[in-house]
Amino acid sequence: MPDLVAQTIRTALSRVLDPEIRKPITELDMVGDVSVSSDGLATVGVKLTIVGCPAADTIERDVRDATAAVPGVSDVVVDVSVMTRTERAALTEKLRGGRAKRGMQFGADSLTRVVAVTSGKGGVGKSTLTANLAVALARRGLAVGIVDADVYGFSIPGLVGLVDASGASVKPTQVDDMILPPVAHGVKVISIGMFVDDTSTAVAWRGPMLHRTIEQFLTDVYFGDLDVLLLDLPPGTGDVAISVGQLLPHAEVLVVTTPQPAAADVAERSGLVARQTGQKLLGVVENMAGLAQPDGSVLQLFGEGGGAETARRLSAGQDEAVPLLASVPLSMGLREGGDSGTPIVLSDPGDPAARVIDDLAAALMVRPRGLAGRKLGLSVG
Ligand SMILES: Nc1ncnc2c1ncn2[C@@H]1O[C@H](COP(=O)(O)OP(=O)(O)OP(=O)(O)O)[C@@H](O)[C@H]1O
Repeated sequence: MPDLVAQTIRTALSRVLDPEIRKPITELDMVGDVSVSSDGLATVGVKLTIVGCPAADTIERDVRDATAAVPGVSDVVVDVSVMTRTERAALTEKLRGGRAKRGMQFGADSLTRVVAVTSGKGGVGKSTLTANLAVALARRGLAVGIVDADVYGFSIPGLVGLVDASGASVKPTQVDDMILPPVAHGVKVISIGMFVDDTSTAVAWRGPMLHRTIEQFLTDVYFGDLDVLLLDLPPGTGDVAISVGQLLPHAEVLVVTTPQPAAADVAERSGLVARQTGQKLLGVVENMAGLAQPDGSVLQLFGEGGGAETARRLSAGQDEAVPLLASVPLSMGLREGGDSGTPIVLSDPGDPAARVIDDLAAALMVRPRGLAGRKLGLSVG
């Protein structure tokens, strides 16, 4: 009988997920011995990946709850230990799925859709849109990750609440040479801000250092099977945009701009750099568009037409037009959600800006994952 209960406990534990890796702890070989005494005392061995694992409390609680719910269990002891070096090495190898050590996760054969979000200049709301779009996609059931490669303003951790009381980014857990990205609102996030203490450090990095950092994000960070990876690029046409073009030539690009027609020039340039590196322009997103007033009028604080103008310019001479995919209105709630770390698509999905972003997420989901429509890099000899 106790054996049967122990077996049922193992089955119950297969529903407990590691909060960082987002896989069942049984699959991760984190469950050790499970025994049940004749009077129903269950002792469950749990092996954490590393000492001081930040997810330890959550895992222990979930294991306790799952075990206690099994019929025949009267009390639970969770016996927590840490994996041996060999067990950890086996785990990282398993997570890499046989992929060569330090291999690129999002190469041409990957099923993950990679969308880089770029803008001509700073402050147009690129990071705010990236964070909200990611959360909107996750809410629709997709597995989503963000790489925040914006050296000049790595604001993604703050926008999704991955900061401590002092405003510093949460640090990712490292298991040997594998980095586990912190998860916020169902999205796996990695940011330059998690590796440097202040902005000035990263801004001073030269091209090769930036390239190596982004390469490391794409190789050593365990994202698992993602449907969509969003990249928040720095504004403009600098080294990071070129590195992303080289590392992820199959990435698709969203260009964010404001309604100000004068901004179309710089927005167009950032799109052209992406195209030169072989990336496909998915479309333009206009942000900070007209704000509806209580009297029914619309306040066009930043003018009108910048998004359409950018799309028109980027379409010139192309077989396929670059569409204006969305026009996100100015929204106090969108800004406040960014300040508080709870994106507005979660906290107030009815807000007009949230609705436009969610519609954009729905439009992007038409081809969430797969190789369809992708150049396969085959050559006919
Ligand atoms: N639609 C909007 N309505 C109101 N405020 C907005 C909107 N979009 C963005 N903001 C606010 O504008 C500011 C700049 O946004 P954000 O940091 O996302 O821009 P960015 O383009 O990523 O800038 P950078 O690349 O320079 O970091 C933030 O305070 C943000 O809350």
